[in-house]
Amino acid sequence: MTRGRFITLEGGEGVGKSTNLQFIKQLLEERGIPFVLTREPGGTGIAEKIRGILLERQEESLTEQAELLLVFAARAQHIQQVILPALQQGQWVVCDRFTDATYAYQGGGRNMNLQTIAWLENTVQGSLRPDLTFVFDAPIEIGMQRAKHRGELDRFETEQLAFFERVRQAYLQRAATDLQRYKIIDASLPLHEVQRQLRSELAGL
Ligand SMILES: Nc1ncnc2c1ncn2[C@@H]1O[C@H](COP(=O)(O)OP(=O)(O)O)[C@@H](O)[C@H]1O
Ligand SMILES: Cc1cn([C@H]2C[C@H](O)[C@@H](COP(=O)(O)OP(=O)(O)O)O2)c(=O)[nH]c1=O
Repeated sequence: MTRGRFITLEGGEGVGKSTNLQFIKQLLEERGIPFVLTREPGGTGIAEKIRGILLERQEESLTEQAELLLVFAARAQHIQQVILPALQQGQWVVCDRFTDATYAYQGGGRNMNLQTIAWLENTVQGSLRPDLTFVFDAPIEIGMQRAKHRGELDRFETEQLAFFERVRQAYLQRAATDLQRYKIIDASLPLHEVQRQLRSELAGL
């Protein structure tokens, strides 16, 4: 059996990842392709507990190193329990955020060492990398405006504007290094136009 495809959705807050994950789900159903939809941090019982620690605002501040290691701890669990088994069974895996988010948030946002991130990536993932990554890109204000209705802010959402600007630039810089794998989607466009682009990119797979 051929291995399934691994597709990830990336971008800042409120750019439309969850909305378009549902759209991709519909496309795969139309084609009769077996798939798993999942997300990071999270995707397994243990990884979702780690997500709780990462997103919760608590009195004790989470150190940057603890944050980085927790992101990869959750990922290790997710890869072994969910992603690899699904791909090996020929299912496609569509994941809301993956390691590019670590390069963007911990690397770009928090200025953590990129070589350390790369070491963790190689150690935890071996050769596993997404086949296709959509980077939803929009001015920070647009994403913030759209995400507003969601209620209380999580730990990341309380960061300053400059943090999200660094996240955005880190995503764009990474995408520019491999335009085969990364497809930058202008998320400020109307949803129907965003989805026309997604449909056309996915047809290629
Ligand atoms: N291209 C778009 N144009 C207008 N509104 C959009 C677009 N994409 C998403 N939205 C809306 O923006 C909000 C945030 O989208 P969501 O998918 O939750 O973002 P994310 O998962 O990236 O945080 C939702 O209310 C969604 O309906
Ligand atoms: C996967 C991952 C997520 N994150 C952050 C980005 C998000 O702010 C948060 C996950 O929240 P999520 O619900 O995916 O984001 P959104 O609010 O855009 O729907 O975790 C990292 O900092 N590093 C990572 O490696």
